[in-house]
Amino acid sequence: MTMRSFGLIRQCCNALVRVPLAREKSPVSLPISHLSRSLTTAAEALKITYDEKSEVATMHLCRKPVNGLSLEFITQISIALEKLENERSCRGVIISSGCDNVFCAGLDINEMLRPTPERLEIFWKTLQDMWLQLFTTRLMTVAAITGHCIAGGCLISSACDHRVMAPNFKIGLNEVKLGIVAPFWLVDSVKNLIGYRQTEWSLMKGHLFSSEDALRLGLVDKVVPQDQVVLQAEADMAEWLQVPDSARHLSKTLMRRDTVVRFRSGREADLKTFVNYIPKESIQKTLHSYVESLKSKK
Ligand SMILES: CCCCCCCCCC/C=C\CC(=O)SCCNC(=O)CCNC(=O)[C@H](O)C(C)(C)COP(=O)(O)OP(=O)(O)OC[C@H]1O[C@@H](n2cnc3c(N)ncnc32)[C@H](O)[C@@H]1OP(=O)(O)O
Repeated sequence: MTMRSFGLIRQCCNALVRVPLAREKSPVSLPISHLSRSLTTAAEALKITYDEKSEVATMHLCRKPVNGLSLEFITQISIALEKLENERSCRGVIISSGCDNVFCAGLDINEMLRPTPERLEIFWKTLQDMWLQLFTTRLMTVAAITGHCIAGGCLISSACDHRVMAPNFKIGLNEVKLGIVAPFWLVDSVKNLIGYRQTEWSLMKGHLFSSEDALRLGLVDKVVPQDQVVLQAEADMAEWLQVPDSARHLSKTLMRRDTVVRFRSGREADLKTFVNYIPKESIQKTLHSYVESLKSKK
């Protein structure tokens, strides 16, 4: 197998002073006063490899301990996606995790705790952009879900085209448990997979589905033993790439158009809601208690 890492991407990912690079806006400087805590450096957090033979890249999320989506991390993901999108030979990307038993635990909650208004706004815009990139990319996208996949984690997996998950983990939108509400575009992308009622019910309860229930409902496409998830994702990718790229991408665009149109017309209002709502004292209290409960479960 011929593997090479994308030097350019690594280079970009290591230099995270100016963000975001994503479409639909110009770069802005980051207030770096509120860097969220992680056991990994920015350089280690995202590893991209490319297999020339299969024309498939792997985006390995390694922001330990749980791949919490901080501003820096989603910026890295966004830049990497853009680079891969522009790499003509690349036809697909597998998103995998380097964190034990966790695919992604969602947004890094620290981003929402006592945030500066400026950073909060950039954070949400960057997340919106990253989601749009992933949801609409020409690349075939497969999520290799080797562990829990919660809230913002489900944002990533549900934006992909195909999902392979390991058994006995949890996946879904639990935002209400944190006293917050998932944005409409994330809800739509889950609803596209599992239908209205299951989405409404799980959203209102903050219910996380087991891998097995997720398979039954269509929130994931396959459940295989944890040590086979990546291999299965690669095999499924190869099968998917037998479909001509442009026809596949046009079909995806057709199916996702309503969600994208709704997103584009609602994203400004969505941003305003987020930046107004998160700093509220009542929300801050609930978020704080949630973080405390995570720490005290040990
Ligand atoms: C109308 C109003 C509209 C308002 C608009 C609001 C919009 C809201 C945006 C909604 C979108 C997305 C929201 C989110 O994604 S919020 C995040 C939700 N995620 C979770 O609830 C997951 C929490 N984590 C867990 O359940 C567990 O950690 C785990 C993933 C099951 C793993 O368990 P584990 O036992 O293996 O590890 P654990 O010891 O719990 O965790 C290790 C350390 O990591 C910290 N941590 C875990 N998750 C997060 C996180 N999401 N952000 C930051 N930090 C996290 C945890 O506290 C441990 O830290 P420490 O070692 O104790 O210091």
